[in-house]
Amino acid sequence: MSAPWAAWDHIVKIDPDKTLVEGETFEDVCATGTDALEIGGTTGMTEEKMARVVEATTAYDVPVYIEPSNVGSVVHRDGLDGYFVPIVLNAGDPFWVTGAHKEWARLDSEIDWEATFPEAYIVLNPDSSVATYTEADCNLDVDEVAAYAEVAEQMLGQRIIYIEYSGTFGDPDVVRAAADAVEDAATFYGGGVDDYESAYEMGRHADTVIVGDLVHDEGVEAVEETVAGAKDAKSEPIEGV
Ligand SMILES: CC(C)=CCC/C(C)=C/CC/C(C)=C/CC/C(C)=C/COP(=O)(O)OP(=O)(O)O
Ligand SMILES: O=P(O)(O)OC[C@@H](O)CO
Ligand SMILES: [Mg+2]
Repeated sequence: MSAPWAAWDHIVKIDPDKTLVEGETFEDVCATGTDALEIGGTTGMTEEKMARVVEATTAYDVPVYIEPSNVGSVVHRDGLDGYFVPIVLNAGDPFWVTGAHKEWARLDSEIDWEATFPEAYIVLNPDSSVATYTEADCNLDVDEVAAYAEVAEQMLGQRIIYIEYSGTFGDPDVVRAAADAVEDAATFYGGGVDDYESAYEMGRHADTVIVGDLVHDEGVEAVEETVAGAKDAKSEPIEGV
């Protein structure tokens, strides 16, 4: 069976600690044409906030996955499609590579492993909360990022490589290098995608483009543009391939 994300060009990441634009609903977010929702954020996460967004989004016809940033933000609910759990390859503290995961397996007796998928994160914006939180070494050359991606797939068996520039638009050459370094693993890109062009540009290199802050700051019309950009990037042939 193919992976759930095999045909996803675009994901909206909803931060339960942030609000939607006034007058917009989760139904509107689900109607943008995005392929899936990931629910998660680094700071201010609680089980209660997570549960509220999960319950509000699972009613619609878009897959909904939790992306936990700590053990306490995982909730189990009917209608939820699953869990994308980060493993931060370049974290400064091994807690964010395997420690939190060990604690989760110890404390949560309801983990649905069939619906749980790790994401091998490479965190690259030193000014993001996620970089601070995980003490990530963001000072990496393009070939180091590519090597992390290769090791993640070939040695750690990871099926998703997540190039994370949360809050800022990243270097497309880095994303391309990571994508080129893997054989079958999917490349996710997130960070600063806020219009058709930025989604198109990263969508040329990454398999899936993730849009976070935009849904909270600008709203669903802006998100729709990024859906169009990410999808058009896939529908046009890439020169030389
Ligand atoms: C094992 C379990 C259940 C949890 C731990 C999972 C790990 C290792 C989390 C590390 C942090 C991480 C990669 C979180 C994913 C979500 C994410 C990157 C959100 C975006 O963060 P920012 O945009 O930096 O933060 P804010 O928007 O909250 O400021
Ligand atoms: O909020 P932005 O900058 O869109 O980043 C998306 C996502 O990669 C964050 O984890
Ligand atoms: Mg953010």
